[in-house]
Amino acid sequence: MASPKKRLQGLVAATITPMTEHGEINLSVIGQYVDYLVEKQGVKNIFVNGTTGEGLSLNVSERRQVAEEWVTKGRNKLDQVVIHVGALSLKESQELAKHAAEIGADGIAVIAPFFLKPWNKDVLVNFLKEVAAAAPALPFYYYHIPALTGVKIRAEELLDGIQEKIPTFQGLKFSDTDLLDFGQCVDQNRQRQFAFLFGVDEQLLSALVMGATGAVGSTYNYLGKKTNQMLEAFERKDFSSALNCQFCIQRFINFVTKQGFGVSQTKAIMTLVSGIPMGPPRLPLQKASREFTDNAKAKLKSLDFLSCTD
Ligand SMILES: CC(=O)N[C@H](C=O)[C@@H](O)[C@H](O)[C@H](O)CO
Ligand SMILES: CC(=O)C(=O)O
Repeated sequence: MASPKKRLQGLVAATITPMTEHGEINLSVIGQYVDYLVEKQGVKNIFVNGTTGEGLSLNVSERRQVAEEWVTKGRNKLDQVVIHVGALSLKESQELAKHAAEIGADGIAVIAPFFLKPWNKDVLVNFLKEVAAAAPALPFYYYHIPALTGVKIRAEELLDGIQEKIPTFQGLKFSDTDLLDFGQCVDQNRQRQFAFLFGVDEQLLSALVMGATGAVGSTYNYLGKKTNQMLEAFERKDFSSALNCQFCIQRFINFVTKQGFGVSQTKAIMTLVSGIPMGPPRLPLQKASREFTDNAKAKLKSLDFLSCTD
């Protein structure tokens, strides 16, 4: 069984893929981006080419280049770099898994194929197993995001017996609000050293209570510092401070959600907060409006979320 240096824990930023104004990937700012995450946000793990990274909107060559740049620039700075290698084509997914191993990534993650879909657990596990086998030395994470994939097989069911099928299985990124499912994933796998990574940033505190060992999310790019304060408060059992942090984060996410919040808006916010140009998203996404960016900026200011860079 592959074993990571140590269990993936704490915050994991789902990285944005920086792009030029013409919509090409922009590798040139990734070095700065690593330093920003580590130094300004206290975030030392990343999840590359996922939802936030528009991984499914990039071609295989772009995905390889982006992954390689993050691994190279993160060396000796980041704790772990997990590459999302999910794709509709099993072949592409295997190629990306093998590539992730070759460049020295710390793990791979895969979403369920979402056009021609697996309709039951066994088929999904077979697909994941074929991808995992292309990188037999890398920890493997299943990325559960039913609202986007349309594959609603419960994570608890998927985890039952998974290590017998996928020896490198190391954990789960759970991007859903079903805390019964999440809690049962933790409860039924207490004997195993799995990472239970929660992916709904505005509800992380509830998931910590349920046994989350870490979190992967888009907002840790720019709210990492605040979220780390929450994790620390939770650790020392100061639940009222932890709740204050969560409410503060919720006020921001609630505010932007009402105006339409997704990857495009994340790119705009991160550009604003970090000063690193993230560029526009790629079609079918559209650039966030000027009005959104102005509103988000005012809100970040009023919540004092800009203080770490100002
Ligand atoms: C659908 C989506 O992109 N979810 C992200 C990660 O899974 C989250 O980090 C959200 O962006 C965040 O929770 C804000 O809603
Ligand atoms: C949020 C997340 O995990 C992703 O962008 O894939």
